[in-house]
Amino acid sequence: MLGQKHKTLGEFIIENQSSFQYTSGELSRLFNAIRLAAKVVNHEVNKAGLIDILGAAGETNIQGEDQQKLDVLANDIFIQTLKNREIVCGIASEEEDDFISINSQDENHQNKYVVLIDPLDGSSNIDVNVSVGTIFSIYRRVTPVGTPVKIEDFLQPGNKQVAAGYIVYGTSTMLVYTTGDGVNGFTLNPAIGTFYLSHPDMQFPEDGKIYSVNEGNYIHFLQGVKDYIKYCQQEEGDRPYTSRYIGSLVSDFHRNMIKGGIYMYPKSSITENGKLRLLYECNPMAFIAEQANGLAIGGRTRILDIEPTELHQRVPFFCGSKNMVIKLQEFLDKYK
Ligand SMILES: O=P(O)(O)OC[C@H]1O[C@](O)(COP(=O)(O)O)[C@@H](O)[C@@H]1O
Ligand SMILES: [Mg+2]
Ligand SMILES: [Mg+2]
Repeated sequence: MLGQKHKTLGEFIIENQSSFQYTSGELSRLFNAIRLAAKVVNHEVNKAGLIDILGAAGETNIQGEDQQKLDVLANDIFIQTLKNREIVCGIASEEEDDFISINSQDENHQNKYVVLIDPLDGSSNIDVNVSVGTIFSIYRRVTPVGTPVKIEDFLQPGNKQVAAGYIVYGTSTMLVYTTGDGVNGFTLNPAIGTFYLSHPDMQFPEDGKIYSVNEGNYIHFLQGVKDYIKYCQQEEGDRPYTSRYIGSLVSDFHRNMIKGGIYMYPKSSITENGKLRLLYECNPMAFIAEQANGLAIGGRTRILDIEPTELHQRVPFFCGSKNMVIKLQEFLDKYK
């Protein structure tokens, strides 16, 4: 038996395949494709500044956001890697207006999984050499295999996710994922291109001392959020807490999970539903958070119980250490 530290992601996937409810190997092959795409994106991200991939691509996505060259490149790499291996029946991406159906008109095409993806998260950080990430979410389709996928295959609540994960392209590159049986983190050894299990059974500390929010928007927040931020800043007990905000959800979440903290992207007087997208940002992170003993709410509702209505739907998002989220909820409830 290999020591935990020496176990590769490939070995871990095979070892744990039998614990998936579905043992056809399809999910394992899907993870292998994501692992491969992550390494290719990592290679490109590491070259940013040397080749012409920094800056805006000159297009906007369906949400009116300027696409960065690396947004487009990462999107192409993930979609092509998944398409070429014919291991999913559909993909939805932040960078695509609509979902993509893959070979689903072929009745021999029996794949049952759909993937929703934020190919490059925190892309405003690319040009300044700050950590960015990728987020993915995997569901079993609800329509029959061998038929074209439909929108309902993608508009499933987060509690139906089969797996979710993220890659953080940071000082080292890590892939963190869950299949509903805890959360494990793998660090890439760039010299040999192999992910090793470095963070087994990741857990949010129950209490934390970090709050992460874009405080530049403070004036626009609802009173409950403003009061909670003031609470974080008060000198009492273990407070004031530390404020840390990278502006890249993956990196902010990753730090908070390791150190203990809360991430907030509330709705405000200028953003009716906040900024983050339910299907490929909030749901996967909420699944990971709950599997790591944390919590994720969208105000009064558990993120994972929200019934989605649109592919690019936005929701308010509060996520992190259990006791911090419970405390925040008390403040929000005062203004019900
Ligand atoms: O600059 P703001 O408004 O604080 O937004 C930061 C948030 O926006 C996002 O960058 C959105 O992600 P994308 O880069 O994938 O569009 C989150 O990662 C991040 O937490
Ligand atoms: Mg994002
Ligand atoms: Mg993105």
